[in-house]
Amino acid sequence: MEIAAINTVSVAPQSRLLSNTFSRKLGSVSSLSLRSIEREYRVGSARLRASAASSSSMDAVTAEKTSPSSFLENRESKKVLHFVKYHGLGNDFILVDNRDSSEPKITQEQVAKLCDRNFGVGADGVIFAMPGVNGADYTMRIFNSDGSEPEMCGNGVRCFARFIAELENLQGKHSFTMHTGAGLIVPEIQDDGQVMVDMGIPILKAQDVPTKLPGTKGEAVVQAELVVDGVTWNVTCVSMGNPHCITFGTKGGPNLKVDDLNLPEIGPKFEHHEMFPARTNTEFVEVLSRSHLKMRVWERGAGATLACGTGACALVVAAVLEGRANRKCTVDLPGGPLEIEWRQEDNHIYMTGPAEAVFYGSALL
Ligand SMILES: N[C@@H](CCC[C@H](N)C(=O)O)C(=O)O
Repeated sequence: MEIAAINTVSVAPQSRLLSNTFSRKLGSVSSLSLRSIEREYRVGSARLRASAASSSSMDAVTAEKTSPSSFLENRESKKVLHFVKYHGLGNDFILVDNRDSSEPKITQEQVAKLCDRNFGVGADGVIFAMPGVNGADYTMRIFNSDGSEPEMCGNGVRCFARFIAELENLQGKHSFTMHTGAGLIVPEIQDDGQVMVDMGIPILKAQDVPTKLPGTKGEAVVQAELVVDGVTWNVTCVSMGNPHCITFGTKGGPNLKVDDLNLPEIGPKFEHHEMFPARTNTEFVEVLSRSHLKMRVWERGAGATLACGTGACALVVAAVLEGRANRKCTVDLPGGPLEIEWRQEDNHIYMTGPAEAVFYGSALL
């Protein structure tokens, strides 16, 4: 009987002790912590059984039902989220098969808890694979590790494509259409497993990025001055559906050496700067050559990550607009390189890189 209460995470247990334990704990502890509550409860009940075992057959039944295998039975309960963890160059996501519903299976609060690297699974975000809308094959919704919902995610799209290929058992080269907050996106899985993504046309108009910085090249914000904590940086603002602020260094200062940056200190000051009404992702870029750039990123809603696909696309646009690089570049991110091309013919940006599944799991909610 007791184990039924554990399996369903019910707060209607059979014994007064269990009832008190659960209601006390549930009052103050998040639902994601139930795993530890359960463990704690078992320890508690085991102690109780140990002292009463010789005098009651009821206790013997209890002991049998709290055997280790009972924990695994939880995986079949309704309060479990099955997922696959993917990463694109270390930018990691929990992917959820949500093809049967247009409502995400978990709340934004649960997303933030799942993404916690100590108290949850740990990830930069959660991605839901949903039914397509507006004629698209699928819809991707993504949530950052802080629970906020961005419009787009480049590494996430590549992970999404590989996830769909697994779910639908697609082999070899395949392409499909995805509806995202940034419009229609078209990933194509290559024969070697890499994913090339048509990321669409970059948005440069200041108010659409959005930024309150005034346009410096028509309506585009290119090499504009932004004062952050008393220091003037030169920035270019680009939206890939989500906002990016790209900098190659401070006004009159030397070219950036990105390894020297104190990212956790400077990153949040850009993210929450008053010039960015929707907050911003920020890319700090070092030019290695006209076709080779190196970056570190501070992501809106996720902090320092090992890679940012939309950021890599945005910074190539910025580098071209500032006359620093060619349209086709390798971008080195902390987690590895991406190939980016901003094609003149169609004005679209193409990103090519890897995505890998690393484990399957079930999270207790
Ligand atoms: N890492 C992603 C971008 C994820 C969204 C971003 N944090 C935002 O809030 O815009 C990428 O690979 O593009």
